[in-house]
Amino acid sequence: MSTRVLVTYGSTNGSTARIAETVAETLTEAGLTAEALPAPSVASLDPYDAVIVGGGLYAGRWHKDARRFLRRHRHALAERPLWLFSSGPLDPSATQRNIPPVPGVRKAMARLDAQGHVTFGGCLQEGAKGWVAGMILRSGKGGDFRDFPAIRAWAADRAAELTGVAPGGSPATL
Ligand SMILES: Cc1cc2nc3c(=O)[nH]c(=O)nc-3n(C[C@H](O)[C@H](O)[C@H](O)COP(=O)(O)O)c2cc1C
Repeated sequence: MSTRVLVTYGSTNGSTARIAETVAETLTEAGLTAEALPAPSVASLDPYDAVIVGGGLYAGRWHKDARRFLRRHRHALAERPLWLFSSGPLDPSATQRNIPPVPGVRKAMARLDAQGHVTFGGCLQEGAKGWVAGMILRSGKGGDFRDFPAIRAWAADRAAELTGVAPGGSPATL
């Protein structure tokens, strides 16, 4: 049976959700069984062998749904391969360099012995919730900075780690 991966997320305006769906699609293409679900809707990790958790960044913290997910499922998470991703920067910085996790996420990674973390660019567009979002948009700092080829490449690397097969299908040489 193929490895079952949960890709779950905390997202206010849907852009982190779309990243999670892209990750799940890429894992599925690589032969894994993967689904993307909003973090509050996940009752149990029993059906999954590995977990990827993503959170939008808000004022230097992970989205509260992603933080709560890590707390609620900490025991089950500690027993499974776990990767985290953040989505936030509203500029090309995440494509140009590695952006480390915010302090809360860094601490959670240590507690849960997570395998790794990546920061992807964020997205803020017309219709986003909240007055701060409106202010950012009015000041001309919105836009879509998600790099989908980079997101797919990161997910393909996770698939390779989980299956022991290098991206592209050739057996990993270890
Ligand atoms: C009120 C507000 C605060 C934000 N704070 C941060 C931040 O601290 N760091 C960051 O990189 N991006 C920040 N962003 C950008 C968001 O992380 C980005 O829009 C992200 O894609 C949102 O994800 P979501 O659409 O899944 O909610 C902020 C956006 C808003 C509206």
